[in-house]
Amino acid sequence: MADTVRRPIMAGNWKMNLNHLEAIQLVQKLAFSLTEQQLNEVEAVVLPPFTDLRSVQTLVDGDKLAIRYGAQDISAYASGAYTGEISGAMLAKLGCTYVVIGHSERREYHNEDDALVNKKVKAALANGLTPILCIGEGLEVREAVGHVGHCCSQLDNALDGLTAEQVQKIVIAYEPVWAIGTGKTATPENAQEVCGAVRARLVEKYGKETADAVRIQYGGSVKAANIAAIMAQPDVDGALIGGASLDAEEFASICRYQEHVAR
Ligand SMILES: O=C(CO)COP(=O)(O)O
Repeated sequence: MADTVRRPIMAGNWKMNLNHLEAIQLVQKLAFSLTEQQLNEVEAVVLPPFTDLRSVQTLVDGDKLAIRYGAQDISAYASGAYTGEISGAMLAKLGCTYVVIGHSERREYHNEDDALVNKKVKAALANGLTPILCIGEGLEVREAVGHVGHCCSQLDNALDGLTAEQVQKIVIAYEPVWAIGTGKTATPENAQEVCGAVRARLVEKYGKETADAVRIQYGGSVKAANIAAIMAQPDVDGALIGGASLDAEEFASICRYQEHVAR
């Protein structure tokens, strides 16, 4: 275990689910289910669709909730004629702390490549937002045992041109594509193998101090029943949760992972 104490981060990626009224309900339930102390120990983050962000901001600010929130994507551009895009400045103005960048669904369905992901990471940092940078291999790469190389290459490309100081602020999410929404969770050892390799790569490129500060999440079919074993891995500092984050009780239970027995 590193010398640095990294605060665990559980982030719920709602994907294209829940309208702004449902968003309010879920965040209220979440706030009700987690004590102040639990929210001190673990950073709980919700990542709703863009259209929910204003409602979430109003609720979090109004009730002074210790829940952070962010967006699922960001434009690589600052402003201008980019129909349908949402800028980093707009997200910052809505009080977002985080933004997911390079999710495999965006890479697959919106043809986002590493170069675009790199631009988006820079756009986020320029606006004071923390990127949750997603990397992960598909089934073919995994079966050919190319997963570590694939993920490290995605990481190198996404962080191209950044300083160690900037890298320190980023959260990295390892999400093997074959484990997303499939019910096939990677084993804790699978998760540790890649998260450990990512940290080793960060040590190599930016030094130990930076690498020790970076939080690395695992994502892919995470639920209350498997979170404890995943969190028991030395290089896993949290989870990026899809389906299970749509249920406030389940997500709260994931945030309370310390109360579960690893199995
Ligand atoms: O893609 C994910 C989170 O970003 C994982 O989704 P599931 O938890 O539904 O597998």
